Amino acid sequence: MISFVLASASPSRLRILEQAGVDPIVRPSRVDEDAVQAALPAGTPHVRVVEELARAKAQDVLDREGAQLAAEARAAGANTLIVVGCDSMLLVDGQLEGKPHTYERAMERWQKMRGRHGVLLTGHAMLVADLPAEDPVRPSTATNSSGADAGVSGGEDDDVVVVKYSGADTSDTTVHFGYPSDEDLDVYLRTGEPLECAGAFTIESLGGWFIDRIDGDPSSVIGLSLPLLRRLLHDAGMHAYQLWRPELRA
Ligand SMILES: Nc1nc2c(ncn2[C@H]2C[C@H](O)[C@@H](COP(=O)(O)OP(=O)(O)OP(=O)(O)O)O2)c(=O)[nH]1
Repeated sequence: MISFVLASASPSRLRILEQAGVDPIVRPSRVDEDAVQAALPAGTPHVRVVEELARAKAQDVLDREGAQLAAEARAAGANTLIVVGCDSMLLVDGQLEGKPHTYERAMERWQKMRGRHGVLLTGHAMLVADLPAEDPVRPSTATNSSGADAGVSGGEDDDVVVVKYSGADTSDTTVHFGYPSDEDLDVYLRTGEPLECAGAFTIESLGGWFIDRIDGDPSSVIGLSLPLLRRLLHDAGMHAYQLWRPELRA
């Protein structure tokens, strides 16, 4: 049985999973994204930037809450703990854009990008730990998909969580922006809907009026790519249905 943790405060990431049959344990990360990005070497490829941010989020939750999550998972009868972190940014004109936060910044971005296209990058990181029924044995030299030591999280020996698999990947979706009128744009941005969204847009709800088309999977634009997560699960020897609610797997 799997205990699945979404290391995110994003309501849209949670909604994607819930609509796809998964009720994750939600544990927002406390990562300083600007600090993580600033610490990356100059010239780090854009896909690596969002992947490192996603990895930092998943690792932060596992480091801070792994022992508690493992204890709760064991109590629920789970023998595997999965923690997933994500990070989305829009690549446009060679620049990675996060959330605009303000009407003014969102308007400035839309004035530049309407009628054009950008690439929405969503980095994903998945950490998997085995939960032995008894107290965990001493840390093993678990390895990840690249063969490196996958690392160990936790404090005292008796609450060590051994990561047996660490995988990451990034989805890229080309978003073709429509040309909303100044009036439409003003009213849309004043609703506040896109201000906390990477790239200052949403592809569903009100934003759906202003996105002409996308080349890629819609879930990755909204914040978490289900097909990419399926591939990471498969790489770790698991299947998507194993995350689904019990009544869906009856
Ligand atoms: N509903 C919706 N949300 C979108 C769309 N595009 C991007 N977003 C949201 C998903 C994320 O919540 C946000 C991207 O920002 P981040 O990747 O930094 O995640 P956020 O800080 O929201 O949460 P997290 O870091 O995971 O706790 O933008 C969209 O088309 N629709």
